[in-house]
Amino acid sequence: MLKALWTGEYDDEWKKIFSQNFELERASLNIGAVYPDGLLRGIDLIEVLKDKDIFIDGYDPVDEEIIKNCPKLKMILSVRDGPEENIDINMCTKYGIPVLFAGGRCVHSVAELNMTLMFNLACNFIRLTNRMRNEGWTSTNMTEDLFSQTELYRKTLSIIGLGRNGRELAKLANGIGMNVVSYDPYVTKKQAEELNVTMMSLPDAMSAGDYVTLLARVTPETEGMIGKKEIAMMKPTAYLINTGRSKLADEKAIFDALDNDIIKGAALDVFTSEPLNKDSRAYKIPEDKLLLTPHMAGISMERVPHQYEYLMDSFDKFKKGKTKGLRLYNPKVFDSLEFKNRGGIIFECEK
Ligand SMILES: NC(=O)C1=CN([C@@H]2O[C@H](COP(=O)(O)OP(=O)(O)OC[C@H]3O[C@@H](n4cnc5c(N)ncnc54)[C@H](O)[C@@H]3O)[C@@H](O)[C@H]2O)C=CC1
Ligand SMILES: O=C(O)C(=O)[C@H](O)COP(=O)(O)O
Repeated sequence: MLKALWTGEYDDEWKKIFSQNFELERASLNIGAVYPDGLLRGIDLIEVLKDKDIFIDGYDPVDEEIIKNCPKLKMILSVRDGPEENIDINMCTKYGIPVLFAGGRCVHSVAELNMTLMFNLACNFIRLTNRMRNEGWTSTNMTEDLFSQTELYRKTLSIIGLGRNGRELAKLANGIGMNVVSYDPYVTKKQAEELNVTMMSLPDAMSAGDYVTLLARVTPETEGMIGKKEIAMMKPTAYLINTGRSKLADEKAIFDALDNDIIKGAALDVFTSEPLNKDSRAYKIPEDKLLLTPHMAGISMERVPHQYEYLMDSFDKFKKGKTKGLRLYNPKVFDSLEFKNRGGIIFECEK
């Protein structure tokens, strides 16, 4: 039986399943990217990983030193959507170690938070509920507050970055009768048609949206793609949502636009500096203009079961040589000369 080290989030049900597949050792309890504590690093990690075939990794950093000192390691199963943040993928590829990952483990929570934010912005929910609690029923002035509510039905949602999260969101938004448009240079016309999404240029997508949401991944191409100029293209009645990454947009430009009524409002789940400092300018912007959530779009009770389901599904596919639906982060690993000595062993012995 293959020996596995498991540091990803603990789950009773999955412990049973892993134990049926591997000779399992549980080495640490870490509680995720948001609170990066309890990680195994360097020699501490080598000590427990050096005799293992498989590493079911949470957020523990894997670099060349680890790989060189763990010669039996044949495969990494990363619980993450973005394993590149803690694993040196190029090194894994060079040394012939396939990295399976749990891509899409939080698409539902990300898409659902986007819907929640839009619903809240549309009906000014936070302001109304706070006013009613603090000042009583009559303070929720009918003309001023209630008649400024809007419906999402027939409004336009513009998704910048139509990847896994963006596509899930497009389905939900279409489901309530929103008109969905998108800017993503890598999405084909056919893919967009199947999703009932109209593809546009970035300027057109910025100006078309009643809601513009940022869901691209950070790359040299996307970093800082939304600045003062792009925000100025938005309708003055529109809202900007960022549940992707803060680096996609110029945070100061968003705050300036809110202060100067260039746009109607915004909702932010990601920030330049996290945790968000109590003195941040974000807290000074009123609640009817800016909704704040603490980098929670990807977190739900269901995330852990999803991630292990995806990983074991990919592990089975990998062993059977199936590539459809395989969540393999580094497909170039098959070209590595080392592959036969590392990950290739699993593949070949099961063939
Ligand atoms: N706030 C949170 O808790 C969470 C945030 N995220 C973030 O959400 C974002 C989206 O995640 P996924 O959908 O899984 O990523 P993905 O990799 O599936 O999709 C990213 C999309 O961006 C597109 N893209 C690439 N270059 C672009 C460009 N120049 N302009 C527009 N689009 C471009 C790609 O073609 C792709 O379709 C990521 O930044 C991720 O880190 C993901 C999960 C939770
Ligand atoms: O929290 C985020 O932000 C995320 O992007 C999600 O947690 C997914 O990222 P990973 O931690 O799975 O890489």
